[in-house]
Amino acid sequence: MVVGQRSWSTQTVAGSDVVPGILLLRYRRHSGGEEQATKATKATAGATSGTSAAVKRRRQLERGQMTRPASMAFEMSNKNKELMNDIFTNCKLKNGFGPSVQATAAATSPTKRPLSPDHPNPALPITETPSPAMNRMGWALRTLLVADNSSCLKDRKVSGKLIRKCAPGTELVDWLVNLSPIVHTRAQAAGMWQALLEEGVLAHVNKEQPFKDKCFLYRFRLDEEGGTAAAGVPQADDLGAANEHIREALSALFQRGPDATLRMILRKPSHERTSEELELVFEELVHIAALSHLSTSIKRELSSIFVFEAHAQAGTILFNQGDEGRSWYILLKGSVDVVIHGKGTVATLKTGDDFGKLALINDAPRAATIVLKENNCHLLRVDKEHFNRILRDVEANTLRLQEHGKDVLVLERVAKQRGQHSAFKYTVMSGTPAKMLEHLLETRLGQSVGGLDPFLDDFLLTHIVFMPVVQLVDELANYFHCDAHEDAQTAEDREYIINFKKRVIQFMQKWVMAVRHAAFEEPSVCDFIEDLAAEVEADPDLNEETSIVHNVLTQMARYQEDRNQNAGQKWKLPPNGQPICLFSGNATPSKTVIRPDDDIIFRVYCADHTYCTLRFPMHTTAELIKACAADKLQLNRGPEDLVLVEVKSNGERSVFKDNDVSIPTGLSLNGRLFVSVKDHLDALTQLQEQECPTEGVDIDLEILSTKELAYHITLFEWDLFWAVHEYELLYHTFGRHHFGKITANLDVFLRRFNEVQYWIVTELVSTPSLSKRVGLVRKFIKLAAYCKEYQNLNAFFAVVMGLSNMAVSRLQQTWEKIPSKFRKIFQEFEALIDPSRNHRAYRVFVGKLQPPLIPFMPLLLKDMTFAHEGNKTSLDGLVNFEKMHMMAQTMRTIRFCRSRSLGLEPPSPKSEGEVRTYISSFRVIDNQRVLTAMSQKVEPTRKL
Ligand SMILES: Nc1ncnc2c1ncn2[C@@H]1O[C@@H]2COP(=O)(O)O[C@H]2[C@H]1O
Repeated sequence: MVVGQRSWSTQTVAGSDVVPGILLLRYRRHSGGEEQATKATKATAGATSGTSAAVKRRRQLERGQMTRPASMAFEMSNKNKELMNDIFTNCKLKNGFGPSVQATAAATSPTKRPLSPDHPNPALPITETPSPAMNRMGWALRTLLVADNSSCLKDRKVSGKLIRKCAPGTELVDWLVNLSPIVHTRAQAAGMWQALLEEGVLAHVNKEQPFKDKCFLYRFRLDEEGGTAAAGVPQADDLGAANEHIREALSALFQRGPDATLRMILRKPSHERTSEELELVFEELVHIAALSHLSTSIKRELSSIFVFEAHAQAGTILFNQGDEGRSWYILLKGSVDVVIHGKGTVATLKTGDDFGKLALINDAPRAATIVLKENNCHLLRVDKEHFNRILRDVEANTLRLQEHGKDVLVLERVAKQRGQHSAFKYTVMSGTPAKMLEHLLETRLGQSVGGLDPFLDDFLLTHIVFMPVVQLVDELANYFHCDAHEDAQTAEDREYIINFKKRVIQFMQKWVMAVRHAAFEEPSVCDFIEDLAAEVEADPDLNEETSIVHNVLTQMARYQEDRNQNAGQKWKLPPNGQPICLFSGNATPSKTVIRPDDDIIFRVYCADHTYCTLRFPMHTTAELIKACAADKLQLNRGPEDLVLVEVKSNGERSVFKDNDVSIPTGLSLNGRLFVSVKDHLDALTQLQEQECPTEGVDIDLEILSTKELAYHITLFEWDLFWAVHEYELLYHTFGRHHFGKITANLDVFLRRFNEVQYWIVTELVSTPSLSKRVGLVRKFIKLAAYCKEYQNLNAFFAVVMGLSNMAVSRLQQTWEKIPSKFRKIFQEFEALIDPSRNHRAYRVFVGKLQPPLIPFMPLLLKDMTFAHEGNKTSLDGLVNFEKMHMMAQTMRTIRFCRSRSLGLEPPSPKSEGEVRTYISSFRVIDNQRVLTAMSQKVEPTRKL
């Protein structure tokens, strides 16, 4: 047997040792690999002979040399059995019985259509040899016919050639109707003769016609040239035995007639099927479960294009994994094994099951090899062109793939993007991590034209939720070394293996493309890439892949270089609420990413407001910080009695879990970190300084150009946004403890949003002069307009939300003095940030923008939380991939926003230096109570 054969012909595995033959390709990752690999190697010889046997069989089939019967389970409904009678009666009336010339012409013309799976010839048998029952029945009928003095079985001359013991169909029908009272109609008798014909007991003299109640000539196989039992008149004993057998077994033949006729119709080309025949097929399709979801009109269309296929031998391979998909199948009788490289048989499909539509709908290679498990399997087949025309877009919504009786992959029909030749395809809804990876490698790589396959992209962005990096790399390594246990490989095996290796390399390339440097953070990934590169170098068959691997290696080297250069960066969380900054004093982060092993310096207070200063890597857990702080502050309590807690400027407390990471960056603007005895949590009070403005540059805002402010705010925030990795959204959503990975860059970006928002409020409520406040409100509305123009929607939201803050919106005297033109603009801005209908106004607006842009990050986080909390991660033991898809969509938004670099036209510089310093650290009060009190102070509530 040849694994990975790319031809349409069916192959047979020699003997019953089917599975080892299929398991020729075995992957290291599966247990017992070595033992299996040995078996596989042993099976190779048998498999090869199986192929030649299959080829031989196919040639025989094509030459029409194969004969003989098998049993049939495509039981026809009673209603159809009656219908069948009518059809034959009608046919007879319409066609009449032609002159014997008709028989002569037909008998002498050459065979028109050879037998092949594409064109099964209804005049030929469907079994290699007749079943013993049909053989005996044939013998009995022939014995009686030969003994009959007025027998229709005669030697006849057709076109000068003598044909021994043949009879016209009409006379055979007459004889059978007269023979037994159970045969009432000519149609029944014709069906019985067809049942004998399809097992090769009877044949048309030229093997051109199925059995017809017409003048075509038929004869028994025993009388064909070379037949041995043809001679002589039957003895009395034989006659007795034949009569006895007929009495006992004729009703069995009678039962088979209608099904044989139906199969005969299904083996005819569409255009030869009469409307009565199509009606008959349609009536049968109604009983097939795999078609139950289809409409009547589609079933009618299918009646004319279904093709019947019969396969005599168990072990025949219908198609191979990796082959191009050409047909869809329904199993009418028998069973097939679904075999996957490296896994062996993963499922057995039975009568009524269907298979093979996955490759057709997704235009992907076959996901599994299909091997007949039994002799004499019967299938209905729909070829790709018809499938695409009739079924592709109306296929069942859900497709479930099982392995060992359990669902492993659930696919659902979804609309494709416009412009593609069909409107639908199957997409993954849920699956086991390993099966989803296999599905990706087998069917989604190696053929993609253009961009990233959406399923692959979703997988790459979210796999850390269900398949940790270490496990993914392990699986990839096993796939890449799938030939590790192979001794003997045929050219086709080798081709398959090489293609598979190429797909692993492509996967690696797309992985790096999708998640960039995050792919290199795990040392096992770097080791794997280095191994891969070495193997690709050494394998001439992978020559074309070297450039891809070099590219990945270059990116990895760049990442490592950058990491080494910036190793041991130190960050500082200033005690006075200023933004987190590099300890070097460089206030502008300028595209500096915060890394897990960077240090951060911060304070931890205790209940009496004494504090210690700590320096820890970003990824340090709350537990360790708690223990160290307790030690430094001499709390003398065990870790189980203590908690690490944030006290916000309004006194609110929020306790960290022991395994939370990114603690200092996760604090709110004016929040402080405390270590406290658990039972004394309620006694914690905020520091007085938390209610005061944070330290910032004191400058008269009026003198700064608004456009310049907006410009530098945008540049500053672009750098912060740039440093946020898509993964941080996942880490944030699942909680600081879930992955043990830091969210520091996202934390800093979110702090900035709050900083801008509270800066607006703080500035306004701390400006006592009404005219100055009016000037400031106008300036901030203009600032929002510039931020919007620069597509910095994060700052736009922050400014507008600041202006809408209760402490600002209540400044009636101020707002009254704002020109109506400004008020109108502000109303429009408020409408844009209106959260109703899930922020519809903003979503519509942002949907029309082109990158680069800075999105309103809190909304993206809300979407992530919504997807997370509204959907389980695991459904019936399978990964809920729909949830992963929802999350990946949001993560992709970030990628889209940054897909072009920021190239804003700088405004004419007026006070660039001052603006840059000013915007990097605002003076902020984030306590709403304090802000409202200040607002009251500058504009006391008017008494009515
Ligand atoms: N666990 C399975 N994995 C892959 N294919 C399967 C599985 N179970 C059934 N199949 C069927 O096997 C078919 C192989 O060809 P297709 O990929 O076209 O469609 C596949 C499915 O219809």
